[in-house]
Amino acid sequence: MCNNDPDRPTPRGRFITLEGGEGVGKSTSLALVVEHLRARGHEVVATREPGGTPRAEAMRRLLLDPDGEETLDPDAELLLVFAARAQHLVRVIRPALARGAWVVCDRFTDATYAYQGGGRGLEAARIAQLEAFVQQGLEPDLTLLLDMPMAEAQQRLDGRLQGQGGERDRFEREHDAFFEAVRQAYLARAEADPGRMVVIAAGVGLAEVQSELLARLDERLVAWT
Ligand SMILES: Nc1ncnc2c1ncn2[C@@H]1O[C@H](COP(=O)(O)OP(=O)(O)O)[C@@H](O)[C@H]1O
Ligand SMILES: Cc1cn([C@H]2C[C@H](O)[C@@H](COP(=O)(O)OP(=O)(O)O)O2)c(=O)[nH]c1=O
Repeated sequence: MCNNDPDRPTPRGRFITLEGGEGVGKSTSLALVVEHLRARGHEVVATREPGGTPRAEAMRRLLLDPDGEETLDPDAELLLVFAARAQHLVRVIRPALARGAWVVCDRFTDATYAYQGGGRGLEAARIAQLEAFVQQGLEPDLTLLLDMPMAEAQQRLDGRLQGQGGERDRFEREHDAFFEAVRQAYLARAEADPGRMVVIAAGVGLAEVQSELLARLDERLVAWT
């Protein structure tokens, strides 16, 4: 079969997402996953949500800016998350997958079910409507969910914020019950979709998390060849 054979399926890279609550180690893990895939010769696009394009990053700033005198309405928050996602999909994710690149994304729609669904209490059915409208059936091939008790993740986050001298963003200012609801919503999604979502215990040392992460990733890489 030659490259311009009309029967040849369009090349499609793989779409991998990392999920979990605040401070569980997603950014640290993303770097490892990207390096692992690049070492195997794949073109990898590393990106994040909300954000990933200049316009979507502007929407991210609107979402993360702490509420001043005007609180962001939960419905507006949900629509903004999907507006940023629509832009990201069209400008970055779909073109990359179409040319055969792999996309590794720090958070995607599972975060919407966890934060806007679990955390804010919005109905999953409404989120599903927007998901269908914006994604047109596209979903991650693999989602690595980093899971750990929220109190411990908060300690890591405190350490990171001190290091950066940073302020807490609008989500990081939420209360414990919000984060617990986020965690439970993530776990429920993983339970409902075990073929796509893999839960990694993230409350252990970095070396242990990373070896588990790579072992689970390698299982998929073998299955996909
Ligand atoms: N397994 C781990 N054990 C201890 N500290 C960790 C571990 N993984 C990440 N960290 C540290 O915890 C903080 C939050 O990690 P980060 O990757 O930024 O999390 P996230 O992107 O999920 O918010 C960082 O300071 C990071 O160095
Ligand atoms: C993608 C996404 C993120 N978010 C929130 C979760 C995070 O608090 C915030 C920014 O994500 P992120 O920078 O990944 O958080 P952190 O590195 O602190 O763990 O956006 C939603 O509420 N809904 C979504 O759909």
